[in-house]
Amino acid sequence: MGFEKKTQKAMSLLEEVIEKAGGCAVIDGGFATQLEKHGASINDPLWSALCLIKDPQLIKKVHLEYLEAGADILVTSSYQATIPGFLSRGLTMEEGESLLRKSVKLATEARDKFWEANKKIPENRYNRALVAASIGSYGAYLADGSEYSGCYGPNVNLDKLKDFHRRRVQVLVEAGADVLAFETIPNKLEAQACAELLDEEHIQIPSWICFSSVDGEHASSGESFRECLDILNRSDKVNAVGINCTPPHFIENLISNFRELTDKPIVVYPNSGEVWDGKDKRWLPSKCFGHETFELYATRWRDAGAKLIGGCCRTTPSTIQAISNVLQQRS
Ligand SMILES: C[S+](C)CC[C@H](N)C(=O)O
Ligand SMILES: N[C@@H](CCS)C(=O)O
Ligand SMILES: [Zn+2]
Repeated sequence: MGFEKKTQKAMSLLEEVIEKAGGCAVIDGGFATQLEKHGASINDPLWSALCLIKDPQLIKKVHLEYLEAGADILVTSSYQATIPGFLSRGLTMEEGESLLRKSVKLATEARDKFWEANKKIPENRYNRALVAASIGSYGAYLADGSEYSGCYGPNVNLDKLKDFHRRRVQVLVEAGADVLAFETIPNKLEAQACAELLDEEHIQIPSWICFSSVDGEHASSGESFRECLDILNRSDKVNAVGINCTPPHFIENLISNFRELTDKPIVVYPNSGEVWDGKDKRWLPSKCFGHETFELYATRWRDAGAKLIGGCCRTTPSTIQAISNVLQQRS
């Protein structure tokens, strides 16, 4: 297959799910949040990825709950699953890579099981979901709250970030993910590293790159989205861009800003509005929006131009059900 054909193929998989969903597809919700709802204890440097070791069946159960709620895209349990993270826990390289593959396998098995059970039902209102491999930022691995500050210190440069992400990206693609989902990217340097890596590794599946924002106007680092998106606009390997794990009341305005700055499809999956305290490792209930608010907001986000909408931390299957219901009614 020629270069152009392959790139078109990558594009069309995301475009296809958007089209099948009536113009706006639904991403799942807070994955770690739902693990915790079921009693998982994840106060650990590996955070939600701890369940890959301790309770893989719970991961599958959570994926199934989000499919049931109407998710067109499942995000895997690999947000904080990294090779260096696993190595510092005493695992070997092979064991770490096998856990990464497992994150894709669990989501794929859940998707296939759910689709087999639903595709032939006459009143089936579900689409066959895609599996998006989560790639949390370097700050997520550091587990010091820096995915919301972008402060990586003077020793972190472009090459270091690329090398941090490289092997995980290779393994997740080889494992058969449909999409790569770079999540909670807090600064321009890391966005550039991710985009260049997709190119260097000749990645042929679609990807999105999502930023976090703490003020609703800039990336978490304080850099402008104009600077960040200028870099991503130059890459045809980045198929969609957006915002995740950011309070919902910032989202409508951010979509309008992004539309001025890029022609790429826009992805939004905000958190509940609570704020992560990286030091004490807990959510602070500054402002908190429930699923009724998401129901209201979701149509506004779609009308503002978002093509992929879901939830991030502290949202649940009820949030995704509300988004799915309201988007389906209007499509
Ligand atoms: C999206 S944040 C709440 C994930 C957890 C964080 N990286 C930590 O390990 O403390
Ligand atoms: N997808 C992640 C959260 C990103 S901030 C998880 O819940 O594991
Ligand atoms: Zn989140």
